[in-house]
Amino acid sequence: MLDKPKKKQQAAPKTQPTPMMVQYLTIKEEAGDALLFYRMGDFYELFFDDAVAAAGALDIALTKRGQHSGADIPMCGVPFHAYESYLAKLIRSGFKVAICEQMESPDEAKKRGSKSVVRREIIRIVTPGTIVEDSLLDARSNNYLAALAILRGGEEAALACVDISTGELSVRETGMDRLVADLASVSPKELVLPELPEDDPWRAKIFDRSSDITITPQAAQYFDSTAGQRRILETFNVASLDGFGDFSRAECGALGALLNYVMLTQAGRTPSLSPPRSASIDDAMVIDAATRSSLEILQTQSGARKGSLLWAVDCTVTGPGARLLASRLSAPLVNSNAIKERHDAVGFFEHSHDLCQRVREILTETPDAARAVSRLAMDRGGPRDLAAIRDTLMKARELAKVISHVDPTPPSKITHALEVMEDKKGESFSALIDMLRSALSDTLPMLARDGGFVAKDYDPGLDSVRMLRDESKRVIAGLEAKYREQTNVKALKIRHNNVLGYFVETPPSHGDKLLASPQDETFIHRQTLASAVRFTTTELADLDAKITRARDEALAREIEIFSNLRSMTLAHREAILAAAGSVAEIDLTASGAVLAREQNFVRPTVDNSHAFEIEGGRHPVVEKAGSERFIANDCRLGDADEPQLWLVTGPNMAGKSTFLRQNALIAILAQAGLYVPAVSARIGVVDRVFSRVGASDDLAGGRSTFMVEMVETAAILNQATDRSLVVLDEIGRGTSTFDGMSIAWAAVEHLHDVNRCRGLFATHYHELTALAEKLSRLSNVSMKVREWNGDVVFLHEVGAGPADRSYGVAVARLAGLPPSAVSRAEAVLEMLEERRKDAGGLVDLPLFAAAEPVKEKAPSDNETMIDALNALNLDSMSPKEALDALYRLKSKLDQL
Ligand SMILES: Nc1ncnc2c1ncn2[C@@H]1O[C@H](COP(=O)(O)OP(=O)(O)OP(=O)(O)O)[C@@H](O)[C@H]1O
Repeated sequence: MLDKPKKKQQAAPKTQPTPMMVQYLTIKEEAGDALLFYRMGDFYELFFDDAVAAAGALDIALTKRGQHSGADIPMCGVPFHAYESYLAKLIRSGFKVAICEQMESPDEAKKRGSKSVVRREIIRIVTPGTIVEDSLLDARSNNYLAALAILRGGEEAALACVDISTGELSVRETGMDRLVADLASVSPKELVLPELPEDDPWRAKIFDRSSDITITPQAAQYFDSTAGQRRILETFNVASLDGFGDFSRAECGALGALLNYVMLTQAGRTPSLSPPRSASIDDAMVIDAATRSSLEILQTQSGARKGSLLWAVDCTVTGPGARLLASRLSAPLVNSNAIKERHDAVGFFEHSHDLCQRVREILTETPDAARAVSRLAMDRGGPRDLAAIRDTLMKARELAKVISHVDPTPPSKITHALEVMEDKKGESFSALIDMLRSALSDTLPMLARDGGFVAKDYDPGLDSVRMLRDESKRVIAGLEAKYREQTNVKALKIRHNNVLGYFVETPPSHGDKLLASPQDETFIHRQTLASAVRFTTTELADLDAKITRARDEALAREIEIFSNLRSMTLAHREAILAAAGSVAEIDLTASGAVLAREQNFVRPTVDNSHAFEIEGGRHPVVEKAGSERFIANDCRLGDADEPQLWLVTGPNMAGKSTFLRQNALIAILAQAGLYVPAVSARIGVVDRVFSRVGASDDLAGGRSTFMVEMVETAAILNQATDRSLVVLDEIGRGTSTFDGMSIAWAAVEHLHDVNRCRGLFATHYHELTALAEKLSRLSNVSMKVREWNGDVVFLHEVGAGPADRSYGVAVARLAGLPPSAVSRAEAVLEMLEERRKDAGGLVDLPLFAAAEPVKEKAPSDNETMIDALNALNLDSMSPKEALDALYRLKSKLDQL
């Protein structure tokens, strides 16, 4: 998706091109790197390289049409009425598509001269970040477009994001060190950014981790902050930005660029946007990209929703509710009062089960008004969008009524939602609902141009034209009987098609009769087919013309009515969006109560302590996906007398990773304002969560397993604070035993002494367990196993103290290694252990020397290593430089 090969510019024509081709080439120039869907009658046609690319991506036939510069012009096309599925496929493949429409009919063009080409214009450029059609969007996920402004050589930067399908707009300051985390927290589909030179360090940051984001570079002036400010004022039609908050220059630049790009792709039509909200980094728990991926918060590492945290805890019943849940999990809060308010709201539904049920029944029937508003605002909506708004408002009122009738009084968050849904500020939803109820019929077409959506009795003018049309249809039905009698042909029928309009049809055997005198005075031959002969009559042609006229008139009137309904509805845009937002809030909150009831989630306490006390914690995904009973485990870290780090040992498959991650997930759920899978939980606000699992290869990124792991470990050691929660799983396993162990050792010491964070550290290096003697706030725990008949049984229980041994060979047997290999491994293990005993245990390891206080040099050696690690400025290093630095570190270690 990145670095998609640039489309070749079309060669300048050598021979005189046709007027249509001149028009095509001019418009194609405007479309830039987007594929041009060039409307010709019932098709969107693609030419030249666009045709070749689209035919390949869509698997459709590539043909040719005429010649240009002496060569055939490749062409392919997609039918106009079914174009959305083709468009979806192209957008998913990372293409942008410019839609070019005919702006007049061929007849109108002819009036300007017989050779005139129909006037065409690009009405929209569809890109992955700017889609609004339901068929192209996932109802349960947001679709973000982002713009990154980098000012003053990188000293200031900001990231603005919008979901134009709902109008949500936000902006935050960012920096080179935070950009990857910020991008990961939003997961935009498309990123607009300044053109950056190849060696720009920002470029490396973005291109490193954004392989599924479509990158759209724009010239630097696009991000100018003064122009940006002007653009914001114009878009929101205000004289000053003060009412929206205090935006920095970089934030204005990013917002301006974002709005410019939206205007460009929507060909000037302003979507319905909410005023920009400042998404300050201080309000949210920082979760970097590697942690998001390792904890599989919104999707699994293979990109699936199933198997993610979101999947495990999503009990919402509406698309907007599901989107709100995803955004809450992406940005958990750090303000304990705000978190408490969310928990209070869930508690309200938890304690009113019947109410919760009733509310969810109503929600199931509530449509997605935010997306409907957005489509209408961009003039891409239809009658069903009006109905979606009407129904949402009606359901919102019903919800408010049902909820406000129960005891006890709801907590503040819900009371606020009720006020918005009940329209307490007097936005006169009643009038809007009544208007839409009386205006729209029961069954509605997708598009206004299909007509038939205005209800009877709404508009007298429309009713009378419709009566005329229906009357003519009735007369036609009467004609059929009359003609049958007149001709004595029982099989005669009056039919209709789009080409002939109304016509009389007889089987071929009776055709001659109607062609002969005297019937030929009435019947005028139109068409002979193998199966039928078709005629018209003057009477029928008159009626047909009347019906066509009435239909056109009715349609024109309906379109006018639609346009009025649309503008009257959009006049309440903000209030509708607020009501829709409150409905989503209610859905999410009630879904939290369902988790409590059906999956035994409990309300956590989040305060300003440094505690991390989880009793009976569970991994929500492993529990939901697993067929066996999940074994709950406690975790006590942090406050006064408790250790701050746990070193977790135990055999493979014993449940170490599961335990580590479940605690990180519990912190995220709690601070997102949800309940947690545990018996009880008390968490002192966590400012950042870090999770790393022994790294996997990033060959495409040009970095080895070990390199990735070290870069990520460095990020943690450099950034974790005493409020952070760090979960490290098998750090150091990607290199030789001694190297790996020393790095793991140094990392634990650093976390304990320097970062002073809460953390869980799983390792296979049993030697590390001796660290508990030296580090006062480190405790050993291990996964319990039992041996039975020589086999190992995993209890999945976390117990105090280190593991007695590793059971690796026993696990290998369980995994089905051939018996001969297992016994050989047992023999080798025995031999190695004997040797180690002979050598006097572990004292020969330089690292263990470090644990012994009598040897004075050892701690300073460790410090040297830590200092050397700290001194690495990973952000400014190329992978090669980093690898070299590691080699230097390694040889330093060997010399210690
Ligand atoms: N508490 C638990 N209750 C029930 N099953 C569990 C529990 N913890 C883990 N499991 C099961 O055990 C499997 C192995 O767990 P996990 O991957 O966490 O082990 P591990 O000790 O980290 O292994 P390795 O060291 O090989 O990475 C999981 O896939 C899960 O099915």
